[in-house]
Amino acid sequence: MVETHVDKAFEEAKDVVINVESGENTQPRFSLEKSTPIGITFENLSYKVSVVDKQKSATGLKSPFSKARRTEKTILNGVTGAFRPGRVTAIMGPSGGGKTSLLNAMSGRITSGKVTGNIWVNGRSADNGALKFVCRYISQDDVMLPTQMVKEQIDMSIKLRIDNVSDKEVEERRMKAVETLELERCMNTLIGDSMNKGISGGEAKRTAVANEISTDSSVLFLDEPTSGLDIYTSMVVVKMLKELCKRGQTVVLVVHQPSSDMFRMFDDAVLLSEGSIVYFGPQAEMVDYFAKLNFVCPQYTNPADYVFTDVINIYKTDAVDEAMDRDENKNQKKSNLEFVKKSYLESELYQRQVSYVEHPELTPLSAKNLVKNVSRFQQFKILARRSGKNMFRNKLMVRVRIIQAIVFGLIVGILFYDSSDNAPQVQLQNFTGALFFSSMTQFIPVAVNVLSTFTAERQVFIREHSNRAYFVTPYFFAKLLVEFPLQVVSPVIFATISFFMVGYTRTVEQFFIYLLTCLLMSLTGFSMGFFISTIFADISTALSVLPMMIIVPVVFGGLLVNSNSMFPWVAWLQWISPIKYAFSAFCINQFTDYTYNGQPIGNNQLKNLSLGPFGIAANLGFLAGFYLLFTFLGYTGLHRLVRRAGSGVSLIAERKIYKRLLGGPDPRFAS
Ligand SMILES: Nc1ncnc2c1ncn2[C@@H]1O[C@H](COP(=O)(O)OP(=O)(O)OP(=O)(O)O)[C@@H](O)[C@H]1O
Repeated sequence: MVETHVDKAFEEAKDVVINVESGENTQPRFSLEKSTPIGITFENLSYKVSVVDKQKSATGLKSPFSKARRTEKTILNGVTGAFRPGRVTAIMGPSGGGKTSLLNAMSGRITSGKVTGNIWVNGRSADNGALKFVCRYISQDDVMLPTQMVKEQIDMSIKLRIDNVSDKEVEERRMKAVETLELERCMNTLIGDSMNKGISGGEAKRTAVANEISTDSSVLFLDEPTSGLDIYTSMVVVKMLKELCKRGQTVVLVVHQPSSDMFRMFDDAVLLSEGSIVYFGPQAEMVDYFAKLNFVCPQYTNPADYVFTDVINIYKTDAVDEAMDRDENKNQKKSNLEFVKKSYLESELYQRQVSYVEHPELTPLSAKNLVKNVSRFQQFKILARRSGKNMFRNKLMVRVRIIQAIVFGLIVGILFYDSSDNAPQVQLQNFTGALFFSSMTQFIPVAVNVLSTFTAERQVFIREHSNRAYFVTPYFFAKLLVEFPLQVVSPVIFATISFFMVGYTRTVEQFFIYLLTCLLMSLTGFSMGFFISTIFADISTALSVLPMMIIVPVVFGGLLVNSNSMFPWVAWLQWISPIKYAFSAFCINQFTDYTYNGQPIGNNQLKNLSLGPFGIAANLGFLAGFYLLFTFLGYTGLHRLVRRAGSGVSLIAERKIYKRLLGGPDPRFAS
């Protein structure tokens, strides 16, 4: 039955020629290579989360120390059905009904709670998120890198998916997607964000769709692709989805309040309310189905509106007593819902869904049907290029870093100007102060900078990674590589200005040791900031934790408290302070054998500071160790981020999923 539908649709599609610019029908918008029909079936799918119990104590007050009682909330209540190939299925229902949760639970994007039930792709088990290896997902809030142009965003998406794709093919694919979604006018516009306005919200939504349709995929999940779009553009998007279906693709979208024209374009409709299905079947049968349940949709009324306002929700406009009316509506709504839920489970429509589940599409899957990636090296190259562009376009951030280096260099230079020209005690005080201040300026501002920039980019990384656009390792190394020059340039500027203005002992060797210490300190600050930004969910939490992570290194940095006077049980903290190692290296570099009028005042100062047993090389070695440690922690932090977002899959698990999907059908359907 499915095959017949797909075949018919494919034949029709071959004749579809669409007006591109000239108004003449010249070219189909998408290649009409027929895709393998992919049917997704699910049985008894439930999703439950644990939430804080809202019930208060008898007094209505709650002690801040009492442990919150938790209760289980059912978000999806054992739903069963089939998303069939060559059809557009629209999931509709009231807000909070579980539409997004259904897509997320199916595609393994659930980050908390428990999903139970079975999911199959062409009869092959696709539980535990395996479906994301087959389907593309366009989420409600698709965030993109604001410094990219629409054109670059789509091109990148194509290059990350298709191996050895030629420039010509990239252009052809991009143009098809751009024309279909009518994005021509903003192709060269930056995506932008709230600070730098770029494309409009609707254009951003269409760009997100263009990203995913510019490469072939067998299954497309879209969460509210038409929200925020005007009626015309919404129709353009749905028409494009219909067109994709004609190649045999499976399209599932969540949609709010479709117009009657749009509603008629869907093949199947799923109506979800309070986590239960109240209708799942052909769109064309919905009005008759509800009419049989005595919910007769008046003529000239949009069926979707009718179901929303008169079946699932009850609105009376002729209210006399508002409060009474509200209670009455609530009770009526509850009893309606119970009635339609029960009726659906007893209906022939439900039996049809059960039958699709029992007799699924069984066409074998091939590697072509799985979401593909180019090699990791290729991903690294593409991402490094993008990060480079992003950095140069983010001029403010580059300028801030350079200006910061100049300003801090000048502050140190002016405050401690030509300190060697003073009395010995003043010299020692000034040099020590300048060196400690330098250790901090090369650490704290860098950590704060990276924290604020990466926290903004993090959402983009999570989205792209969960769409399986690339892996963590190429992203991480691309970022590291592109950021490195700036991490080198700013300490060089700072060191050059401050070293000569303060008037430290000016041998070439001492200058380079000073420079190297600044450099390692800046790199450590960068890697620590990056690590912290991978731990916390939002910038405000990260920024409130940062001072704590900074105060300890500052206090134990070697100047404020003499390590010999500390309790032994706190003294160890000095060895986890990167500032201490930088300050020690700086001081040893400056004070060893430093004399004034033949007096070895430098060595005495070193003795008084009690900086510990390590020489310059060892201190720099520890700093390099911190850099490597925080870099490694940042890398694992990225892995943790994607695991928490539900998109991280180990290589072993990935292989198992491939094997399962490309193997034979589940024994349950084998006969
Ligand atoms: N992790 C979670 N913890 C607690 N509640 C959750 C969680 N995920 C979803 N919910 C709740 O489940 C219900 C369904 O959410 P979902 O986002 O699926 O609804 P929806 O139908 O897509 O709504 P909308 O149309 O407003 O986007 C909501 O009441 C939501 O608050």
